Parts: sequence; structure tokens; C-alpha cells
Amino acid sequence: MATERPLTIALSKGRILKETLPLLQKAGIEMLEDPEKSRKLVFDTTREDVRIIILRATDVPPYVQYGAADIGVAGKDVLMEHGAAGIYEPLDLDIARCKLMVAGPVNAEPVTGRLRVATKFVNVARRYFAASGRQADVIKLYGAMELAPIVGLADRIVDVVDTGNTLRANGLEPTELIAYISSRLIVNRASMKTRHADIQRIIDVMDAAVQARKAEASA
Ligand SMILES: Nc1ncnc2c1ncn2[C@@H]1O[C@H](COP(=O)(O)OP(=O)(O)OP(=O)(O)O)[C@@H](O)[C@H]1O
Ligand SMILES: O=P(O)(O)OC[C@H]1O[C@H](OP(=O)(O)OP(=O)(O)O)[C@H](O)[C@@H]1O
Repeated sequence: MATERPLTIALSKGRILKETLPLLQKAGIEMLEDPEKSRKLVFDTTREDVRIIILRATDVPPYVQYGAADIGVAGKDVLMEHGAAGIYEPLDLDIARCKLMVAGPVNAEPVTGRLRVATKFVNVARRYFAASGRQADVIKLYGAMELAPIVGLADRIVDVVDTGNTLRANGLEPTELIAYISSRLIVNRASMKTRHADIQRIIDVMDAAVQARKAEASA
């Protein structure tokens, strides 16, 4: 029998990695090396049949969609922007919680005519403004969205907000809530069938860990 490729889990460095590792640990999956201290991108784990790959947060959905990774963890913001084709989303991990919001300069005058919106979430922004019948020119940026209204590139931004500190520090305020965001476990649709037992076990163990943490938090 041909040896199967190790089950491949795609994560991004930073908050998602930090908050996902304790959940994976419950399924017996621990990284053999600290990825925050390494330049490697593929990591062995304590389970011989499982490896972890480290990607940019926005690259996790395409890796899972095309089956280069069987499982991944991605923010709902990133999933809303990418679309759900080929991706199954079985579990809300309730980590990296924030809000996707429209923001603008504090006490800004209402904009008459077309609104200029800067964001890295161009699909979400276009859909959101179109749904409310507002005309918007959406400008794609890759980071530091808060700068755009300060220097006159845009009237509004669409970005994730947690404490609001980044907005406040730049003279901005949130004006509209687009969606509550948390990170989701995502699975390639074909892998969900071909490696069902393996993947379902991981989902079940992580689900139990998430529920236990929620129960603890509300006790
Ligand atoms: N300040 C925040 N507080 C809580 N969750 C956040 C915050 N910022 C982003 N997130 C959530 O965490 C996910 C990962 O964010 P992270 O900052 O690790 O990557 P990124 O900045 O989106 O990507 P990259 O570093 O590749 O530009 C986001 O998709 C979002 O869902
Ligand atoms: O409302 P706040 O709590 O300020 O969080 C919002 C900020 O967090 C994210 O940035 P990023 O992940 O680059 O920065 P962080 O690690 O400092 O949150 C996001 O792009 C916002 O700029």
C-alpha cells in the first residue's frame, strides 16, 4: 500500500498559531520546533502522520481549497474575503476575536457622492456597500489602512477592530459593524471524505477543548 502523505495543517504565525497550538495539543499534535524562532515553513509534529505548514494568514484558504493542506485555521474576515469554494468550515474555534468595521475620521462629515474606501478586504467592502445601495470606489491596500484617511487617500477604511486603540491612535472611529469575527477550522472538501476518520477525530477533540474553555470562561 502506498504511504499516505502526512495530514497537513496550515497555520499562520502570531495570534492564530499561539491560540491554536493548545487546541491541537489535545489531539496529541505538538510542534517539534518553535516556528516563531525558525525560518522553516514545514514542521514535523509529535504525530508522525501530521505536519504543520506556516503561511501568511491570507494564504491559508487557497492552500486548503486546492488540497495542498488538508486542514487550516483562518479568520472569518479572511474567509469572507476569499470565498468558500472547496472549503468546509466545521468549527468556530472562538479565538482571535475581533470585529470587521467601517471606520473614518472622528466626527467626519457625511460624504456626498461616491465614497472612497481603502481596505485589504476589497470583496467584502464592495459587497457591503453595494448591499446598502451606496456607491463606493474601493482601493486595495495590503496593510496600515488607518493611514489612508489621514493623508486623503480615502474617506473610510474597512478593517478589523479589537480594542479600537489603533483607530484612536490615528484620529479615527468605527462607524459601522460589518461582522463579528473569530477564527475557524477549515477543511478541504475532498480530504474530509478521503481522510474522514482522522480529520473527524481532530475536529471532535478540538471542539471539546473549545467548549470546555467557553464553559470555564462563563463559570
Ligand atoms: N487586533 C486583533 N485582535 C484580535 N484578532 C485579530 C486582530 N487582528 C486580526 N485579528 C484576527 O486574526 C487573524 C490573523 O491576524 P494576524 O494579525 O495574525 O494576520 P494578518 O495581519 O491578518 O496577516 P499578515 O500578518 O499576513 O498581514 C485575522 O484574520 C483576524 O481574524
Ligand atoms: O483595535 P485594535 O486592538 O487596535 O486592533 C486592530 C488592529 O489589529 C490588527 O493589526 P495587527 O495584527 O497588525 O496588529 P496587532 O498585532 O497589534 O493587533 C488590525 O489590522 C488593526 O490594525
